[in-house]
Amino acid sequence: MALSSTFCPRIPNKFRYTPISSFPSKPLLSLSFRTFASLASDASSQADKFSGRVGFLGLGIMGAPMAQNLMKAGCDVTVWNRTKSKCDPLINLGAKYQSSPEEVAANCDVTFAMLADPESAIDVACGKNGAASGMGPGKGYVDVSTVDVSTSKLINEHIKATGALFLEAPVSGSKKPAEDGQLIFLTAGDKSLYDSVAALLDIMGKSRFYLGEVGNGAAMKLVVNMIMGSMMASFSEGILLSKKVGLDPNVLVEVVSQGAISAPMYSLKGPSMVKSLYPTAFPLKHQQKDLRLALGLAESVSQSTPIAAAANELYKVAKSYGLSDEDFSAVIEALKAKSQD
Ligand SMILES: NC(=O)C1=CN([C@@H]2O[C@H](COP(=O)(O)OP(=O)(O)OC[C@H]3O[C@@H](n4cnc5c(N)ncnc54)[C@H](OP(=O)(O)O)[C@@H]3O)[C@@H](O)[C@H]2O)C=CC1
Ligand SMILES: O=CCCC(=O)O
Repeated sequence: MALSSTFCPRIPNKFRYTPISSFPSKPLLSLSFRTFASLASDASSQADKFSGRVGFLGLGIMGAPMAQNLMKAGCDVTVWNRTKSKCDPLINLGAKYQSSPEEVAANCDVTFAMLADPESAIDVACGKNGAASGMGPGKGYVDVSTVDVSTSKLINEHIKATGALFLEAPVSGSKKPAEDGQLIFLTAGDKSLYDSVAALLDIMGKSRFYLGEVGNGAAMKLVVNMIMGSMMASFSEGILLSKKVGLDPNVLVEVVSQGAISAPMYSLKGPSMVKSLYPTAFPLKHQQKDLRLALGLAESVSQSTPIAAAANELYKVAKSYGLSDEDFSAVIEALKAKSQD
């Protein structure tokens, strides 16, 4: 089946899971999607949906809710995850399962991948029994993992060599936006695949950017997360400094939230950081990975990034304290430990 060939009807109630068997394939329809923002948190508001078979590889913090939102919207979803038990909740909701990325890709029209890092993204796409082995003309591969430019280009080459199409589409937005279908997609690659999967992106996200050639999506994502990592490190310093000089850090968080440097991240994470609580939405190890990759990107064009480099060191210290799987806001612990030296 050609990628852009089919769409399924709107489902009447977003809270009711609709068995995939009730959404048979339909003949070719022309694409007529909204061009940018979507109301994807309300699956029932979607006018058009892709009804080809959708594969999803990688069901971690982000992948699981993204795949679930596709299912809620009535898509025919096949899942795979390295640790099989993470597939079970989706299988219980009606997802199909295949035992390798290759088999998922072979059985689906478009396959999404949401993997930890460059190594896992390459392995799952290009390794033994990887997705590329199951790809071919008429299929598409959409990698939504956060990776560096060269990784994305490598995966693109492997996928394109099979005759399939490739789109990189890393996301801005964390666990809650993933659950709410409010992600921001930073896409680049085959425009025809972008057009074909636009309805799927709109189920999982609130907006999407098409940035041209492969690598631009990865680069945009790394720049955004480089800024975010530095912001969080700086915020951590502020919280600790305010405390040390006798201020109430909760008041600092409130003051920041009302001024020009206000950011949702500060209001969201600040109160728990003050309590030394770091419920994981974005694992610290992934933030450090993104800073590392962003520094590599900067070096590749001789751009000076001293703030990001300093922030990266702090996340490395936090990792060495065993905080890799905590939320990235736990970076504040590295500063606490430092100040106690
Ligand atoms: N969490 C967030 O807020 C956001 C994360 N991201 C990015 O999205 C990606 C996923 O993040 P997130 O869901 O939080 O991460 P998780 O750590 O929760 O999930 C990582 C996924 O990658 C899989 N994986 C790891 N190593 C391998 C491997 N060697 N082979 C096969 N699969 C592997 C894991 O499988 P298993 O279950 O077996 O370990 C799991 O499915 C990362 O690139 C991250 O930077 C982007 C935006 C926001
Ligand atoms: O890569 C993670 C991004 C987290 C976010 O955008 O809130």
